[in-house]
Amino acid sequence: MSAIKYELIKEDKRSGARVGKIITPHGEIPTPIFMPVGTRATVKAMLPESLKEINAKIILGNTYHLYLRPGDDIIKKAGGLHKFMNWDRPILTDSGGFQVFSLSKTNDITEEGVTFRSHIDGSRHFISPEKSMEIQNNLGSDIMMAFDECVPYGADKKYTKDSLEMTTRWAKRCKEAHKNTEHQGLFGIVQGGMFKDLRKQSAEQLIDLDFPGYALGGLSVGEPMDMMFDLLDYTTPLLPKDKPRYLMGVGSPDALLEGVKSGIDMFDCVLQTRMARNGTALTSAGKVTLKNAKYKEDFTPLDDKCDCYVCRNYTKAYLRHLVICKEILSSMLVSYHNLYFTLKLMENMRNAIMEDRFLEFKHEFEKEYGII
Ligand SMILES: Nc1nc2cc3nc(NCCc4ccc(C(=O)O)cc4)[nH]c3cc2c(=O)[nH]1
Ligand SMILES: [Zn+2]
Repeated sequence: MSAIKYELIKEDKRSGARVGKIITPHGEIPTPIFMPVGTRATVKAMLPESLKEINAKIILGNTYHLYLRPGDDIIKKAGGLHKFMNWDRPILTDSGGFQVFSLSKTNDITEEGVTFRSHIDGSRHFISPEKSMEIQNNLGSDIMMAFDECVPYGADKKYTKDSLEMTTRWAKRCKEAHKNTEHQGLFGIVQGGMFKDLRKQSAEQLIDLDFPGYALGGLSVGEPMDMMFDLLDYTTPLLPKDKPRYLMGVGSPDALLEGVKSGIDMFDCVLQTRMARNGTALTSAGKVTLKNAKYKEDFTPLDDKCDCYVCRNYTKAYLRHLVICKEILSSMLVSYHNLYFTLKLMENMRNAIMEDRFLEFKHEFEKEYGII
C-alpha cells in the first residue's frame, strides 16, 4: 500500500491542465502546486510560520546537501527532517543525482553509482541508488526521488540513451532498496534529454516499474524555453493520468503556466528565493529590480494587486533601502512576497481550471506580466 495517493478532480477541456490532490502522511496537497526549496533544511530567509502564513503546502529538501551537512545520521537521531526543521507538513527530497553533477567538482559515474568530491571540503564520497534510498529513509521525507543521472544539455543521442537505460536500472534498484513504503512514497524520474523517442522509452520503462508518481528530469538545464515546452507537451501525456506529474527545477511564472497547460501537477524552483536575495521581486506587472534609482521615493507597494503582508505594510522605497544596505530583512521580505506571489498564481490557476477559464486566465496573466 503506497504512502502517496493522487485524486484527479477536474480536467480542462481545452488543454492538458488539471486540478487534483495528493494525499501524503503529513497532509494533503492541492495541485497544481509550487514547492518552495529548502535545500539545507531551511527555505532561505523564511520561518516555517511564514511559510504557513503564505499557504505553502509542501517544501523540498536535498539529499546531497543534508548528507554532507549535518549528515543524515544526525537528522535521523533528531527524529527525522520534519522534527529537525520544525516543519510538520509534507516534504519532498531530491535524490542527489542532479546536485552531484551540478555542484561537486569531480564525479565518476559507473553502473554502481557516483564517486564525487564534496563542494564544501573536497572530501571523497560515493552515492549509489541504495545509498540515496538509505539517506532519504533517514530523512523521513513523504516523497523520495529515485537516484538518476540528469543528462547535461547537449549530450549526444548515444550517451543520452545509455544514460536513460542506466537511470531505469537505478530506479529498479531504488524500488528494491526502499524501506518504509507505507510512510514514504518513491517517484521515478523520466530522462531522455532533448530526444522525444528517448523520452518515450524512459517513460515507458519507468511506468513498467509502477511508481506512485513520476517526475520529468533532465529539463531546465540550459535548453531554450521553447524546446522545454515542446518536450513537455510531448512527454507529459505519456505519463499515467492517475498519478502526480512533477517537473523538476521549474520555474518562472511563464514556465509554470506552460507546465500546468501541459498537465504538470508539481513544480519547484530556487528562482523565487534566489532572486529575492538579489533584490528582484516578481510582480503581476513583471519583474521589479529594487536597486533601480527610480524606486528611491516610490512609496507605493511592491505589487498593487498583491494582498500579502509585505505589500500591505512596506513600500518600494523602503524595500529598495533595505536592498541597497544589504539588510537581512530585505531577503526576508522579498522572499516572502516572491513565494506568496508564486503560490497565489498556482491557486489562481487551480480556480481558473475549476471554472473552465484556464486559457483565458493564462492569456490575461501573460499580457499583464509582459510575456506576450
Ligand atoms: N534528481 C533530479 N533532480 C533534478 C533537479 C533539477 N533542477 C533543474 N533545474 C533547476 C534550474 C535552476 C537552477 C538555478 C536557478 C536559480 O539560481 O535561479 C533557477 C533554476 N533541473 C533538474 C533536473 C533534475 C533531474 O533530472 N534529476
Ligand atoms: Zn506581495
